[in-house]
Amino acid sequence: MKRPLGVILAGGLASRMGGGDKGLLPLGGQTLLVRVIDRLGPQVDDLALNANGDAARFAGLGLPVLPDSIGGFVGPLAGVLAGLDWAAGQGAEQIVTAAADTPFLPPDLVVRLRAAGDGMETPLVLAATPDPDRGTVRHPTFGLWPVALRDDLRAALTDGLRKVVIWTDRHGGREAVFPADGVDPFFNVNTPDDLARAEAILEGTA
Ligand SMILES: Nc1nc2c(ncn2[C@@H]2O[C@H](COP(=O)(O)OP(=O)(O)OP(=O)(O)O)[C@@H](O)[C@H]2O)c(=O)[nH]1
Repeated sequence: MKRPLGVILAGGLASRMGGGDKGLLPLGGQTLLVRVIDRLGPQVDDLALNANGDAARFAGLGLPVLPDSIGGFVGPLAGVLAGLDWAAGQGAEQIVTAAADTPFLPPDLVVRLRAAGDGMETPLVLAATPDPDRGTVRHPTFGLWPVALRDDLRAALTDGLRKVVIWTDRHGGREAVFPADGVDPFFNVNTPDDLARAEAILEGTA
């Protein structure tokens, strides 16, 4: 089977960062988005960016920019849907998503997500990490999503569903558990303090 397509989720409001595009913030001489592209790009057959507003601000990246088709900033599922619609137009069966604000995402993201979905008719898998209290914690912006479920997702969003895990549980979604040793590969930059912490991680001083 072909590798999935990749979709980077950057469609949010970045309100904790004061607005704008978190992905365009510099970290160690590169933007967050370029770091995510460099990690996810080699794992997929083609890559697109889910973002809203004027696409021209991302022109330098050379990626298709997919706006949400369901407006009102309803959350990352709207970005997943935009990615699935794009993938359907490419004749693809699956996408893998990653958030634009996660510069340390796993280099084996796609391999592990696909392994966890082995044997499922329409593989649907979220990344997770071990958690001392809850067993595991899921990371809803990192997933393997089947194009076959896009109309179901559209209907669910139209019905008002917003929470990722409610929808994935509804379809028997699985978890791919990633090791928690070392740097958290799902560390995401939400605030200026997070950005400073990411700098410290890069410099080895965290
Ligand atoms: N397409 C799309 N993506 C979203 C939306 N809201 C959040 N996201 C994405 O989902 C991921 C996690 O988002 P959050 O941390 O909840 O939101 P954020 O915009 O990054 O930041 P805050 O506004 O500070 O919560 C990020 O990759 C966001 O770009 C949305 O309405 N549409």
